[in-house]
Amino acid sequence: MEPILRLSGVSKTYDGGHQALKSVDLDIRRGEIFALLGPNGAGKTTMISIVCGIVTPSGGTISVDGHDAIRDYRKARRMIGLVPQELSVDMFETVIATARFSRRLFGRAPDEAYIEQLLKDLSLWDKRKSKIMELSGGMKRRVLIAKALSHEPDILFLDEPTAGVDVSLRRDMWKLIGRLRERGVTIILTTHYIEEAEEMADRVGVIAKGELLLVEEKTALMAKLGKREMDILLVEPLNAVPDALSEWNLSLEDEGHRLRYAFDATAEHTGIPSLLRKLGDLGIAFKDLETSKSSLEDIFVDLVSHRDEEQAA
Ligand SMILES: Nc1ncnc2c1ncn2[C@@H]1O[C@H](COP(=O)(O)OP(=O)(O)OP(=O)(O)O)[C@@H](O)[C@H]1O
Repeated sequence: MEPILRLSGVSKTYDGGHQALKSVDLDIRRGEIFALLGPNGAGKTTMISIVCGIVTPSGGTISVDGHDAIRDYRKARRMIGLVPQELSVDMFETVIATARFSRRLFGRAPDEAYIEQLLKDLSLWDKRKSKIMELSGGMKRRVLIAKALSHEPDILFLDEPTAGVDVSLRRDMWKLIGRLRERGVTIILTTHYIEEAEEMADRVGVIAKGELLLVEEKTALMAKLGKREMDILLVEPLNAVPDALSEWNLSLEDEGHRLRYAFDATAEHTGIPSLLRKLGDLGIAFKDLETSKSSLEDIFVDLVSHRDEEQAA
């Protein structure tokens, strides 16, 4: 199936010379939930803003269901709903007027039944006549979602949907996103939280310093995340892994000084205690143990330390 959204070689250098995106290629599948994960300043918002026509790319092309996002801006934009990080509503307007107005902006005929259902789905119906400035922060977030969905988009972008919201709103958001997906809406969300990606996404992309480092099925990613290695530093080197240890996934490293055990950290039984007991039974002495993280975790650690550096600067 044709991807609903295709980015080819998309780059962005802001005035002043900062390169926020470096030739990003990405296909988004119809109907999927895609989580874009990355630290502050990675380029997530820039990428979304380019697709939504808010920021002009320095290079590359974006195709929204076959419509070029620049040449065919109106058609492309009409297919997209955007829930931005920052509040972007008229504070003096009422909830229902905001939703109606936004629908008209995209050239859709009025549909009161749709707007009513939308506000009910977002638990905003009782507040429909309230001015936005009178609402709590969580309610304002819901209004942003109502606004983004008012013109029945096929693709919904959520930029950090749950940053700074309480647990119950976060759960509600996740449920709502699940329902939208059941209706066939393609969802792309950005997040700092790996748990959020884990909970919701079909696929995950990791972005750092303007580069898309990887794109993977969530299940494959989680399997990788669960993989760990433990090195057992032996007192005396071994020539080969003893047959008596064949039930563990072991290899010898460092000229026989290290026995490396690869295991699944998410499994109920890692096999570590029994392995260590068995080594004792066989009289194989060890002086230390070292565990190492999988490569994806390394990427995350890298990302986070980069963010820390930025924050420290
Ligand atoms: N209008 C702009 N002019 C100049 N530089 C900008 C502009 N907007 C963003 N940047 C820079 O581009 C980089 C990417 O920013 P962007 O907002 O896309 O990151 P992000 O991944 O969305 O981060 P966050 O999680 O903090 O929202 C940052 O270094 C930022 O300072």
